[in-house]
Amino acid sequence: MEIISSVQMRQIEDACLKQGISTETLMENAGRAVAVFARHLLEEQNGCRVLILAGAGNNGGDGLVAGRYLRSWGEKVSIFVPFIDTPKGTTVQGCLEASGDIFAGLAELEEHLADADLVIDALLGTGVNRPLEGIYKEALQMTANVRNTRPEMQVLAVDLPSGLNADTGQADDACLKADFTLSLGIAKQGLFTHRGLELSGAVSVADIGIPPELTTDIQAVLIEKDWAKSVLPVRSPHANKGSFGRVMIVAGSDRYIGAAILAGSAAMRVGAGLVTLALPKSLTGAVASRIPEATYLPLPEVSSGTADNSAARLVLSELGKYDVLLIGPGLGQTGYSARLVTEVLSNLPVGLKVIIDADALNILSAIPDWWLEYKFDAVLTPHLGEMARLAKATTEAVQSDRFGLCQKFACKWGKTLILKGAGTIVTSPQGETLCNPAANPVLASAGTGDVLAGIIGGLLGQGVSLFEAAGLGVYLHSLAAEALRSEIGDAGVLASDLLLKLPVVIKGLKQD
Ligand SMILES: NC(=O)C1=CN([C@@H]2O[C@H](COP(=O)(O)OP(=O)(O)OC[C@H]3O[C@@H](n4cnc5c(N)ncnc54)[C@H](OP(=O)(O)O)[C@@H]3O)[C@@H](O)[C@H]2O)[C@@H](O)CC1
Ligand SMILES: [K+]
Repeated sequence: MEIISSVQMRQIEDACLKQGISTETLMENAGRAVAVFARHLLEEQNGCRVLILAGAGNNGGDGLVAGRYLRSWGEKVSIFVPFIDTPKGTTVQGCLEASGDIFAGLAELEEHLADADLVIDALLGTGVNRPLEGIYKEALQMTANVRNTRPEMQVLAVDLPSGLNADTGQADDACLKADFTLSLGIAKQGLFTHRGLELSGAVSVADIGIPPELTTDIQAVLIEKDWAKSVLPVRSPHANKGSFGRVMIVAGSDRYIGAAILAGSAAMRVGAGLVTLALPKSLTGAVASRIPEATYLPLPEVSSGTADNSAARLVLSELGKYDVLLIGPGLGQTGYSARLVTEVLSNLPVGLKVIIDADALNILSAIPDWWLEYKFDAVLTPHLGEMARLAKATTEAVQSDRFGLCQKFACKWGKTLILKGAGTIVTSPQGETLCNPAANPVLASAGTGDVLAGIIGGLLGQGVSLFEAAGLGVYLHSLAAEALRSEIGDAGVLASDLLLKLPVVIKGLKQD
């Protein structure tokens, strides 16, 4: 599914106008599609009472058109039109009257909510430009309250739940949670990240007659099963371990031993041929007892669990034999680990695929203009806090524009950037974007980032490109978490539980 911003949507609307397709035509198509969808929902629940909340902009226009169709098909339609006493309200009133019961007061709204089977939320769409207040806010809150007492009443949002920002997924407190969202023409990106994920319900897209040639420039898509299947590495039965890539993982320190175990195991569980863990010498025994299948590069230490300043040279002397380097999980942020990271990244063999994760990201963020020093493309895997440090922004600023900042900085830094969190976003240096439309509390726990980084390393080893490995890694990680959530529940799942699920979800994906 393609996804776009509101600016891109306006550009497409302008292009439609130039081709002689008017906004009225698009709105007619949109309203009809909403009506068809609504009728289907009514049939399913054997209902017939539709309540439409129609705002003063084009989103409201879509709702009014839907009302006209539904009425003509014999449904019982009532329409809340808060702007009816304005000049615009007067001009549209004539055609509205043919559409059924029309009112502007909250008292009547309450009466209609008491027996509505379906609410069509067409108060605000992409044009929302300020906090909700007054009658809009009260109407949405009243609807939400009634929904709590009458869960059988369904809510269908037109284009977006009213009060949701189409670009950022930020939501007004009064935003009405939908059971279904029918996005018009092309799905708006804000539905799939941040609060959009919890507020939009099941999202579908209505064809409103936009000519396909106007959508060819869209660079952002949702990560879906078919895409994931198409980029899964193919495993030949005649292969040997060398065919599935050699992955070097520089990870772990005295306080974060588990990071190396999780990243290394994840790389193997997605099918890497050979994994070598480069970690401080005194930790090797403990880690090897947990992953006997890996090989080890014990690093010289300055003290127990801290690699010394000659460790980078040792790593670099071996790296020529590898296809992939994952650097960062559990390294800590001492001067020694900073030297290890910077020295290795400054002297990489040509052609190596690189993932920079966790503490290695924090180490980079302390270096002014680090991306000018390390010009090669690499997968970067920041969570919110790491992204804020790298981008020199607050976490609120990052969270309030996840798509915008991920795209801006992937291009500026020339890196394949994964911005983790609810609705994880992946952007290539050229601006191609993937979004994983999932939020899972299982993944909000220690060590899950190490598993993701290891998965991506394992996929890169098997020949998947940086961008596709980043997107596929995010998807497999999220599928494994979803499987655990349904088996075990929201709380108490450990990052290490994800590991055994990885081959299972890969097998399932291949068989689907
Ligand atoms: N693009 C396309 O191709 C197509 C788009 N279509 C549809 O158009 C929708 C976008 O329409 P839109 O631009 O008229 O915006 P929309 O969200 O209806 O409302 C904006 C109005 O609300 C106001 N307003 C803003 N914030 C407010 C607030 N907090 N509280 C109260 N009022 C607030 C603001 O007016 P203001 O008061 O700022 O003058 C403005 O009048 C889109 O989502 C889709 O449904 C389809 O018809 C088919 C083709
Ligand atoms: K809406």
